[in-house]
Amino acid sequence: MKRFFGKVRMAEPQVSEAERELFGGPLRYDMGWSQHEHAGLDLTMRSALRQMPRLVGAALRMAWSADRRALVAVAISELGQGIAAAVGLLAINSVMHALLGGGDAVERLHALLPGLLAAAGVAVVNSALAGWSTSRAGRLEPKVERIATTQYLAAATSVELEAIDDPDFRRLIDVAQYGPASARRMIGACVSALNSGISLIATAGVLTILHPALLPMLLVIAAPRGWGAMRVAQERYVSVMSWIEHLRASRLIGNLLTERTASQEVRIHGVGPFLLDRYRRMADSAEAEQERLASSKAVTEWVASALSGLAMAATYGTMIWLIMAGHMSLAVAGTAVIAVRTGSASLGALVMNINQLHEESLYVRDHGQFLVEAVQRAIPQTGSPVPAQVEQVSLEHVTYRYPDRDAPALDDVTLTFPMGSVIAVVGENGSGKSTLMKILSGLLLPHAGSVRWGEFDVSGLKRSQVFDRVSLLTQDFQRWPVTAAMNIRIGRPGHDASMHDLQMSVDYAGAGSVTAKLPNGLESMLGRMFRGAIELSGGEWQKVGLARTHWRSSTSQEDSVLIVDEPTSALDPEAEIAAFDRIRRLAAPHRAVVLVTHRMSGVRHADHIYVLDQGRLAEHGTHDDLIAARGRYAAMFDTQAAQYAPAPSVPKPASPSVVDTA
Ligand SMILES: Nc1ncnc2c1ncn2[C@@H]1O[C@H](COP(=O)(O)OP(=O)(O)OP(=O)(O)O)[C@@H](O)[C@H]1O
Repeated sequence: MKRFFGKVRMAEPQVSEAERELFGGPLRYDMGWSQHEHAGLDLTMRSALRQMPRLVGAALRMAWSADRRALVAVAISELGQGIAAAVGLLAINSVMHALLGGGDAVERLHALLPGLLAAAGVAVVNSALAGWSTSRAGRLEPKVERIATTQYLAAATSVELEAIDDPDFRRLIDVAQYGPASARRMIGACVSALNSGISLIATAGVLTILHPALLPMLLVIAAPRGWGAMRVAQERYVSVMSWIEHLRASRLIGNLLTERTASQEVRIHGVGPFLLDRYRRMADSAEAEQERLASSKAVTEWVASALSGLAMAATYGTMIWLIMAGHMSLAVAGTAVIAVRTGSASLGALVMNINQLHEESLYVRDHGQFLVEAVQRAIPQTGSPVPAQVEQVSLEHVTYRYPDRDAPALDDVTLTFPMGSVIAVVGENGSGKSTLMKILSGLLLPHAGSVRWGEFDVSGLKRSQVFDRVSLLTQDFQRWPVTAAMNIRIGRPGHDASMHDLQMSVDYAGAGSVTAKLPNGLESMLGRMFRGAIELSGGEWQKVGLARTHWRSSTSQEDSVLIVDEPTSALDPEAEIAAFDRIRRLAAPHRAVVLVTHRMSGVRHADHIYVLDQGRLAEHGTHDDLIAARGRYAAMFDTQAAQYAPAPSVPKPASPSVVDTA
């Protein structure tokens, strides 16, 4: 009994040997949407019904703002179908009365004709209304999805970078991406629920008119089917919840086997057959769970049908008794049989629709929550304008800590970037250079201290104008899957660009040799995403990136900051020297160039050098000052210089350092 009516419990997560070997245990993705399978467990008839008005209200509001005419059309057609169902049943009732009433066969046939014609007419009207509803809902659903997607994308691009770095908000972004499709499906489920609900009410009304005992009978027949549908849904959710991580783990392996970045090791290290074997083993256990679920579903549905059958037998038994006792006519009983069948089908469908509405609403709810939080974390649209001339941009006692970190990435840092100068920022891995650049560019706001454009604190300035004054070239700059020309123009996409303008940026960046090799020159598609697109090497891409930066810088005449973070990591030595030279030449009276790099050769000509160490400013000065000080900078410089100095020879190890024990 407990098997069928007890609480659906989550199976103990079983970790396959393959998973243990690869991931050290069950894999837990840091993806917010796994919460939804957990939330799905909340799926009980009572909680679903309790939330129904709110859910339906939210879906209808979205549909109303998407296309109110289509929504009204759907509502009218669904209402019309309900009325048609009721009229149809009454017509059948009159046919039954005519058929089972007095008189000879011809008289009876005459008497049943109006009822038959009415039933046929109602069927025609009903199908026309159904078609109308389908076409209007088909128009409404994509609009709802589009509106929800646009809201999602607009909100995601409007938030502070800090929100993107915050794991909790990141999870919410992940979760909310499923909202628009769910909103679309919710509209469909709402329409179906409305349809089943209205036709149920119509049937119930007719049954009550026919005989007061018939309505409770309908409920008794339909209840087991409703229970069965809900139980199967709960079991499915519980299974999904306990297996979702395992399924993702096997999908992850599948992806790794086909990913381009892994393709070389997959072949050379023999990773392919190894992972394929683990994939098979993990898939085996997932399939066993699917099989268990299918068997359980079959048993639950069988029990539900058996109970429903028993209820049906009891209902028919009661009807026979009512007829024998003279409390019900044969005609009413005939109509009741048909109405009970239609009504129980509507009730079953209603339960399923409520079920689906509840499931989809979990995702829609997260979408709504994301939109609310995104507004709270949005980059402010207000603020004072940034003055055209500022002389310098400075950081004063800046401290910044990432949301999920205890130690600050920057700790009480003070630096100055005067216009017309080249400033270098150096430091070991993780010393805070990139964080500093995000603070300088206005992408992150300091938790303590301030960033000043001239006299003005950035927190009081209009941020979009601050961004407008910053050009950023990082080592992982975006490689857009668009044409080479657009890859450059996208540095300032709102600005019109002729091919001549772009060619100047290409020439500046030394990218002429790159575009010359492309089949359609600047019009060639780059990246590997689309057919006919050309993939560039890392160094070639960096030249395109430099051309983009030049284009952006050349389109602004106000005081600005150009930040280049490891721009030459993929360039050969000759190209690197040329690139540094070009970057230095970008310093103009109205521009400060900030160079972040490990390559000490590139920074020696900078006007001023700042050295970061574990988020703090360790030392600063010119190259000569810092070399003379014999501090951290001098040590880093000497280490790199020694790599290029002629060395006697590298001693060979006496014995292999890794012993093959196989
Ligand atoms: N998005 C982030 N979320 C949490 N911590 C971060 C994030 N980005 C950087 N950190 C941490 O902040 C510290 C400084 O990182 P940052 O990237 O600024 O250093 P870096 O000097 O640019 O390093 P590298 O030379 O390796 O690029 C590091 O401890 C790093 O782990």
